[in-house]
Amino acid sequence: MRCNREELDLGILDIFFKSGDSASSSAPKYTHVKIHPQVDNGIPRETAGFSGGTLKCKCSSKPVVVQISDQTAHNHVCGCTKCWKPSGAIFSQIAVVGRDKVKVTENEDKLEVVDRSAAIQRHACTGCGTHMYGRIENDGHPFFGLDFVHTELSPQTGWAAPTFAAFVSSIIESGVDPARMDEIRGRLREIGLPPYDCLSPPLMDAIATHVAKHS
Ligand SMILES: N[C@@H](CCC(=O)N[C@@H](CS)C(=O)NCC(=O)O)C(=O)O
Ligand SMILES: [Zn+2]
Ligand SMILES: [Zn+2]
Repeated sequence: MRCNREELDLGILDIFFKSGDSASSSAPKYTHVKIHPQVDNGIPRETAGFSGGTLKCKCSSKPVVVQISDQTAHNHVCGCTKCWKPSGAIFSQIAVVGRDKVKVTENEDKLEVVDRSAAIQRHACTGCGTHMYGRIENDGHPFFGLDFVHTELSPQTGWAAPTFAAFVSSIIESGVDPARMDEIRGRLREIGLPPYDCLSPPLMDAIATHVAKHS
């Protein structure tokens, strides 16, 4: 196809304006929306070869300390009402690690299970309310063998970075205005945490695989 000079110029102008448009549409739109302090100002990078650290509760005296002797996996933000959140946050941040890699090293006597009927037994500090680890005691549960931990409680850096947002619609149960859901999901996508109203597809597949094998 032959083009004259005018058509060519128009084509270039078109490309110029289109690229201008796409540049502006990729600029963050929802920076005013706060998700969790660990992800609001850029997600800290994980370190290759990182092999664990300690978690400490918020008590100024006799804090509970938990040793985690491995890198964590499946880190994510969770919008459910049951996971512990730092004050003011609408999501928690939570990851998993093998239960044999979790050891309470200080002030274990301050821990109490929040809800004994829950699948995840969340061991919380009776002094400050922080959940120090969540354990699945039912050996038939798809995630038996894994503990749930909040690595933001650690002074070390290099922990697995969050990669998705789970139970997003559940934030409404904690009092978030349903009219805010578009901007909240928009912000999650913007910071690279795809929003799901249950768990991520790989974790839902793992649960379904477990159920299929046992039925
Ligand atoms: N909509 C519910 C969802 C609760 C829920 O199912 N949470 C998930 C993610 S942490 C879970 O696996 N819960 C098991 C448990 O809490 O033991 C809520 O927000 O309370
Ligand atoms: Zn405490
Ligand atoms: Zn949760």
